[in-house]
Amino acid sequence: MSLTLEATVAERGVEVALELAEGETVAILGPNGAGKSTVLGVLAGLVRADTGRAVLGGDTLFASPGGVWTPPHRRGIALLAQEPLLFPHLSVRRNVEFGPRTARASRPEARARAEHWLGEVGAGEFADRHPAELSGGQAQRVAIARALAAEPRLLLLDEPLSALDVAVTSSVRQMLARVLDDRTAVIVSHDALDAYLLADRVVVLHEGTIAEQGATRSVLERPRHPFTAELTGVALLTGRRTPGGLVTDDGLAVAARAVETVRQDARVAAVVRPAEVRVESIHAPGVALADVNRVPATVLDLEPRGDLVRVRTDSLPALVPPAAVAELGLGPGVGIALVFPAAAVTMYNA
Ligand SMILES: Nc1ncnc2c1ncn2[C@@H]1O[C@H](COP(=O)(O)OP(=O)(O)OP(=O)(O)O)[C@@H](O)[C@H]1O
Repeated sequence: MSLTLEATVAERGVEVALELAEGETVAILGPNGAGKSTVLGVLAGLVRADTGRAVLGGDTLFASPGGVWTPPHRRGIALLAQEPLLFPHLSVRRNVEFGPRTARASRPEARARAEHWLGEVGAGEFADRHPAELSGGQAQRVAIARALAAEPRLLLLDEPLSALDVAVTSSVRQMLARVLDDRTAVIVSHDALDAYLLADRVVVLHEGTIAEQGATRSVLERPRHPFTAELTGVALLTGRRTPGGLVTDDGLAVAARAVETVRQDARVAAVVRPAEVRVESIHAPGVALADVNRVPATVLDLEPRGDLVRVRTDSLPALVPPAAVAELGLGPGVGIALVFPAAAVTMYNA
């Protein structure tokens, strides 16, 4: 079922245009308040757009202002929220039968569909329990079965993994990858891993508008917007192409490696992985090599990241072992040199 959407919601500063091909899953990524939930709300019919229209498989969901308005329950869209929101007084099986029953399926048919989807999401064994007897991960699996049993033409998922314990997110994500395969779906997330594993395409929203979009790997591996870079943990540089690399907008010359044809002087973006940036004492003798960058910087703060420490600076961030922090006496205000080879700077057209 293909989808097109164009919508503005003035009160929330949102203006977007989206297209989904049949069977495609798109991830909407963006910082808090970017408008991600608003876009889902507009599609589901919970938020009214001031202008625009949406068409799902040839049926107009809305045309604003003043045109067609299909009420939410007639759209063939299921919206799955962060919290499972199961009916507490019904058994798991009855929860999942609910959609087919309201669509006038017979009791045996509704039961068969519930069994099928509970099996698909790995929740068959708790069919007779009540929601209060489920863990968070189990309840979310049941909520997904309930959404799918209604046979939606479009599935919307609003951060479906964010309320779960870290220990269960990866198995629920794996299950989602299976049920989203070949399904037209939009998933809102804060997590690059969700996009990599669940989405064919990503749309990055920033302050209500689309900052960038495209095939998942191409957007995440060659980001052009700082938020996208932050999401994948890389540092983003933007500037102009020079013979040996680029000169950034604030005048820093960086040796870099182009991963596609980039014209001299063209606008470029480049990413550096913090793990490839070494921190040295500012007093260490500098290496004068054309293919090694040595950039003076001042430490802003230190943040533990697993067994490493992220050193945020007024230039690029670096990811270093705790021993290096101690050895170099790193702390806010300390002057250092960031050393990274040209080969660690991936440059492409902005
Ligand atoms: N019910 C509402 N009424 C008015 N404004 C709202 C309402 N809900 C959200 N907003 C505003 O609309 C904008 C977009 O919010 P939205 O919830 O869509 O963002 P989001 O990207 O989903 O954020 P988050 O990741 O925090 O959930 C924000 O400026 C927000 O303050």
